[in-house]
Amino acid sequence: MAVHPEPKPSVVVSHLDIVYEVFGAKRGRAVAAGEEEGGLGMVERLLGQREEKFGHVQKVHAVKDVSFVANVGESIGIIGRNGSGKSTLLRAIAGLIPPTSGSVWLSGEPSLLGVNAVLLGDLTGERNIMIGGQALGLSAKEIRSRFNDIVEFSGIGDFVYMPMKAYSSGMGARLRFAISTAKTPDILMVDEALATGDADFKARSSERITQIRKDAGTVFLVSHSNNTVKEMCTRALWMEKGRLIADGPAEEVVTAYQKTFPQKKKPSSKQTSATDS
Ligand SMILES: Nc1ncnc2c1ncn2[C@@H]1O[C@H](COP(=O)(O)OP(=O)(O)OP(=O)(O)O)[C@@H](O)[C@H]1O
Repeated sequence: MAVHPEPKPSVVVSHLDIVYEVFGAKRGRAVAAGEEEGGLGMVERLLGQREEKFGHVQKVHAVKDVSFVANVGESIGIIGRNGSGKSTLLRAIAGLIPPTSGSVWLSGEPSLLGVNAVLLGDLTGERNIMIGGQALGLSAKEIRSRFNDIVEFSGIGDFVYMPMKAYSSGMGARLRFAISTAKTPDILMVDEALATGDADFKARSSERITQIRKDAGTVFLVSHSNNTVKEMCTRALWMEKGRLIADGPAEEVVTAYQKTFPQKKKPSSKQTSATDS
């Protein structure tokens, strides 16, 4: 179902490259995103046959020549294996990391919601709601009128009056999601936060993402949960070693990803994570 007959671009990413520089690295060569240390190199190092170079600047090429256009009304899942560049791409779109080369153009204000988004651990959830709401451009009165909804949505109950450092990581992530979506953002970016909630929270989040799309927003969702991307996204970007290797309808791209990297069978007990990639 096409929400907008004429696609209206909200984000344009053009030939984007992000290279991190790590100071004081032990190795002196550039590493491709997703490249694992191991095998013979590891053995050589353990045996002391490979020179360790302390103090070098090591470059990590995390995003390589990525281009795409996102439109208003789309919810876009970013999938890929560990270290493939998903979070880096998201943070670059949010303007938190400058492009090494290429460009990112946005038509609205981004709101990045990530597990690392800054809320202040020493302050209570209540204070963080006030500060976070103001950062979104809400007035004190507007925040107060939405306060109960935010707390209810996050499901943290009376913990809202405790310092956030006393929260579990899931509670913190749920509160961040609730704050970030208290006002419909132009561009919402969600980094794995939905993996931390129970089925009820996921259902509520899914509804809210649909609502943001309908209210002419664009949603980006980084997730290791293939099902979450299939359920919540209209489109998916598949990152592999820093490159965008597939871009299309979520169902198709996730199915291709699952065929390439079949899900490993996990032990049935102690299964706590929502990851299923
Ligand atoms: N601040 C940083 N400094 C240096 N290298 C970094 C930094 N952040 C990420 N990297 C490297 O960039 C590459 C891409 O990382 P990124 O976190 O974007 O991948 P990801 O796909 O989100 O991974 P994951 O699924 O494990 O969260 C990896 O090789 C990672 O080690």
